[in-house]
Amino acid sequence: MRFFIREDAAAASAHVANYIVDRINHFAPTPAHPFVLGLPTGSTPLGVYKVLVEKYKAGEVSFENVVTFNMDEYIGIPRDHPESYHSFMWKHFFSHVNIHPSNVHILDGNAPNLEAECVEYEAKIKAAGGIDLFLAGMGEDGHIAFNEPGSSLASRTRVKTLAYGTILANSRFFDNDMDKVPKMALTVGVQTVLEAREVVVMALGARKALALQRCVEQGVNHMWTLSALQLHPHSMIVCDEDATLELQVKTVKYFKDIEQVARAQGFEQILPSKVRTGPATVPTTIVTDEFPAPTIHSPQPTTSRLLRATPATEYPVRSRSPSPEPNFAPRHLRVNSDAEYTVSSRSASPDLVPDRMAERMEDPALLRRLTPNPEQQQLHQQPLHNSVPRTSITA
Ligand SMILES: N[C@@H]1[C@@H](O)[C@H](O)[C@@H](COP(=O)(O)O)O[C@@H]1O
Repeated sequence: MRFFIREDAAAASAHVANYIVDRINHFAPTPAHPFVLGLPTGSTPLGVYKVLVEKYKAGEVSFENVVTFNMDEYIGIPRDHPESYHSFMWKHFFSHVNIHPSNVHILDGNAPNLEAECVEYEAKIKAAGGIDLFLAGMGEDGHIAFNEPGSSLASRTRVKTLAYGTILANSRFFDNDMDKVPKMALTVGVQTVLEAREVVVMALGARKALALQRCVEQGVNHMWTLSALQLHPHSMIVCDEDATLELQVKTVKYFKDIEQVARAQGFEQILPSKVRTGPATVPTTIVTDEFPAPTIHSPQPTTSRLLRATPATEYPVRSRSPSPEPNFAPRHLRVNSDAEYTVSSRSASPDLVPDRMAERMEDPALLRRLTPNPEQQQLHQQPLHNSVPRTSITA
C-alpha cells in the first residue's frame, strides 16, 4: 500500500488529480483500448474533479477515450434529483470535460429490476476490460462505496441497506433531514473494487481519522470494509494531515520517510510498467486434473481467494465456477507463464461450505472417534492409536 500525506485537502486533491492525469496519459487510451476509471461521489472527491476539469481545459488531459463506472447510487430518488449521484457527477465533472455520455456508467436506482441492474453492471465492467483505476472516498465507519460495516469482503454489485450512521452523515445533503435521505442504495461490492487494477482512496478531515486508523493500522475486517484494501497489490491512500489524527506517530513517520527516501533515490513510488501502460493480455485460467486430491479435504472459504489473490504485477484471477462438487480439494495454482494459471478442476468454485471435521476423515476409525461423546465410545472400543497410522492425517 502506498500512502501519501499532504498538508491539506487542496494538496491531497491535487496529488490525486495529477496522478490520474499521469495514469491516463501514460496509458494513451484509444477508442478500442479505453482507460476505464471507477469514480466516487461525496464531498471528498470534489477537489479532484475540480483539478481534473482545470487540467482538461488547459489541454493536459483528454477524456475522449475514458470509460467511467460510478461506485453507487441511491435507490428511489429520481435521476434528476439534485442529490442523486447522476446529478452529482454531471454537475461536478462530466459536463465540464469531453467524455462521451455513452462512456459514462452509473447504476440506475430506479431500474425495474434492481438485482438485474446489478448483474448487468458487473457484466458491463467486465465487457469494458475491467477497471484500470478505481478512485474512492471512505465513510466515517470505514465503508467503501456503500459497503457498510459487516458487508462481505467478497461482495459484488448489489442492493444495500444503508447504516444509520451513513444516513445521518449524508443528511447534510438533504436539508439535515434524515427522513429525506434514501435508506437503500445500489453499490459495487468490495470484491468489485478489489478487482480493479489499481485503487486510489482519499481520506480528508478529522472525521475520517478513526476509519483511516482502523483500515491502515489494524487487520482486514468486514466491520471496516475499506481495510480489504490491504489485500490489493496496487492500492494507494492519499489523505490530509487532519485525517492522520488517530494514526500512531511512527506510522505517519514511516510513510513520510518512505516517500522521502524514494524521492531521494530519484523515483516516485510508481507502478510496474505493465500496469502503467495498460493490459496487453488478460491471464487465462486453465482447468486440469493434474493434481491429486489430498487424504483430508479442507474447506475453501470464498475469502481465501482474496488472500491468495494474484502475483503483484497481474490482475486478480477468478477460478471458473462449474456446478459445485460435494467435496472441494484445495486449489492448486501453478503459474505457467506471465499470463497463464493452472487450477485443479477439483478446486473450482471454492465457495464457503459448512462442514464438520468428521466429514473430512476417510478412515472409519477416525470418524467414529469424532462423533459426539468420544469418552463413552472409548469405553467400548480398542485404543485408536493401534488402528490409525498417524501419517494418514494430513492438514
Ligand atoms: N457512498 C458514498 C461513499 O462513496 C463516500 O466515500 C462517502 C463519504 O462521503 P464524503 O466524501 O462526503 O465524506 O459517502 C457515501 O457514503
